[in-house]
Amino acid sequence: MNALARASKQALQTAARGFASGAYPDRKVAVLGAAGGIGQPLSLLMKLSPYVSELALYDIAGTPGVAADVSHINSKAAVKGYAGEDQLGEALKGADVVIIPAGVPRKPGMTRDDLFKINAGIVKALVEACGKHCPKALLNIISNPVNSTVPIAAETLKRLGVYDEKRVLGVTTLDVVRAKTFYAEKAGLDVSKVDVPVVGGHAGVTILPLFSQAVPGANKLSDADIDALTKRTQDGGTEVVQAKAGKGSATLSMAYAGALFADACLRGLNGDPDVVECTYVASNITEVPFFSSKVKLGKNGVEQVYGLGELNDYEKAGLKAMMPELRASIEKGISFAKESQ
Ligand SMILES: NC(=O)C1=CN([C@@H]2O[C@H](COP(=O)(O)OP(=O)(O)OC[C@H]3O[C@@H](n4cnc5c(N)ncnc54)[C@H](O)[C@@H]3O)[C@@H](O)[C@H]2O)C=CC1
Ligand SMILES: O=C([O-])CC(=O)C(=O)O
Repeated sequence: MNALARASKQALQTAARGFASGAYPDRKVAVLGAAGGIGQPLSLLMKLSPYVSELALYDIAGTPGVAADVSHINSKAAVKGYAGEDQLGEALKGADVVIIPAGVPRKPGMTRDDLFKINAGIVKALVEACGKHCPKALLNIISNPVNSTVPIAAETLKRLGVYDEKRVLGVTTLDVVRAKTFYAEKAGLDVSKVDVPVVGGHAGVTILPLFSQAVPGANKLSDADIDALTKRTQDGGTEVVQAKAGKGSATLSMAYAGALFADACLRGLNGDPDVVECTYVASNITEVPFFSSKVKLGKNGVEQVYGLGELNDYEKAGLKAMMPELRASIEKGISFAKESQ
């Protein structure tokens, strides 16, 4: 099959999600930041998900329009828009999964950490509302810097007395999506059959793709190839920020990755026994308290955090190198949440 035929087959399969039978339990998904660059295409993709029966689209403004638009699609989910803080509680009530892409994106020259000042407070306030209105929901946190916003979410829920570490998940799926794409391209493999675990966090050197564990393996890639693939995966976000030249960061690929991850959470909730994704969660597999690795998702969220498996020397060095930055980002998030009570 040539690339075009393969792409159209995949597009048809994706579209078919919208017309799958309603054989799944009723599930409500809320998107917070639904009128944004990620929020809009993510809302579209969640409207196509066969696992969603109710879709709540929340933002500070603009959601009635997005909701009216998306709601005309002839798929299962009933869509409702919610705008402004007064409507946040209603948007969250009964939610099984809450996806949070609210906050500002990077401009060229900025790091993800430069977004902390604005996004930390946004995430804290939204997670507080989740703790009050849907304490059992699985939170999918997309807002950057993920390395800090997930600890902020955890600490905020702890303060409310409703923290369950199985239910707070940082979305790092885009790193996996990128690693698969770049690896398949370089190794000449069918991208639909490729898997690459990506561990660590979601910023620069804290993103560590484990190409030694890629499936299928590609023995013909040189150390220099692997180094280049690693760096491209780590800098994938910056590549898009620069190409967009001041008009934001990845939105379409992120919406795709966010929908994949939310669907995985929903499949886990529905009792699908084989749902494994890389995600940034509370973890004790390394020296830091939050870390992304392969995780089994089940009826209560995170069922098992898998270890790193065997790393080669290059990956061991990458793991060691990320620790100071990852630890600092985690501590910064926790301190913020504690100090801003
Ligand atoms: N985890 C990941 O892999 C990725 C994360 N991101 C992050 O996602 C975030 C969103 O990016 P974009 O959608 O491109 O930004 P955007 O600016 O296009 O959209 C953000 C939306 O959030 C809304 N918002 C702001 N404050 C809010 C609040 N208090 N409550 C509800 N909504 C609020 C805005 O009104 C806007 O509609 C950024 O922080 C970005 O860095 C982006 C790409 C990948
Ligand atoms: O790079 C950014 O700012 C957005 C992001 O997290 C990504 O694309 O991976």
